[in-house]
Amino acid sequence: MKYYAIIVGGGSGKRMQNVIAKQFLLLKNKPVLMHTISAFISCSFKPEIILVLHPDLHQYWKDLCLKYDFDIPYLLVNAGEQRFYSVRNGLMTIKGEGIVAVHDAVRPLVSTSLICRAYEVAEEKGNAITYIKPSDSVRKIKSETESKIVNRDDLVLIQTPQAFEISQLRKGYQQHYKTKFTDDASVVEKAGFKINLIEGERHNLKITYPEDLELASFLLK
Ligand SMILES: Nc1ccn([C@@H]2O[C@H](COP(=O)(O)OP(=O)(O)OP(=O)(O)O)[C@@H](O)[C@H]2O)c(=O)n1
Ligand SMILES: C[C@](O)(CO)[C@H](O)COP(=O)(O)O
Repeated sequence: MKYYAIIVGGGSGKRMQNVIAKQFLLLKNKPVLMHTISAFISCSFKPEIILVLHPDLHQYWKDLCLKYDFDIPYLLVNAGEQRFYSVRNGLMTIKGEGIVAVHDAVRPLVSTSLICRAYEVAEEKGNAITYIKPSDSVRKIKSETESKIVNRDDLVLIQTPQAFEISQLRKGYQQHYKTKFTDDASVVEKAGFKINLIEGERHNLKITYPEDLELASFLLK
């Protein structure tokens, strides 16, 4: 069986409000993206890394690799306008069958054991989508002045990695883009596949806002 990891780092990080995209910012003296790739490389499944970055930043990344002595092999692919197109571009480089995990470049604290578990479960059940339970109360906004409590026991928060049999992910990404496709599970589900949830990790945070980077540096062992 062949294993792949599509690491999507083609976003511009608007919510982070930094001139440098968040995947390249330093976390404990090393770019965020290097922590993320290293977690996959440590996994015993030895996935081939497909790294998706904006074409204007390919050289910038290669220079960072030289500067930080980062010599892990990867295939570099052009990002698209939305995350959907970035994943699709990565997927199009895979020719055969196997298991592929899709992961956000900006989730550098993912553990190697969670990555391995996602590959294992996807191989057994077709896909494995990581989640955590919400710890805050949740309300649905009805109008500008009205909101209603929602039973949080009915909800989960979805993370990456999300691992799939490659044939499932291919079927999903043959569809046209829809704005509600905010992750890969939503794409694969729309193509008719049952989604199989596995427990993720609270520390597997997605660096989105400036405070998240500070928090990540506290959490990084
Ligand atoms: N066109 C895009 C948009 C996003 N991503 C990647 O998808 C992951 C999750 O996206 P998000 O956290 O929203 O990143 P940004 O789009 O960079 O952030 P923002 O929405 O604040 O601009 C990130 O690793 C991001 O680089 C991507 O590969 N291609
Ligand atoms: C894929 C994802 O990280 C799962 O939680 C999330 O949907 C990405 O959302 P974003 O708005 O692109 O950050």
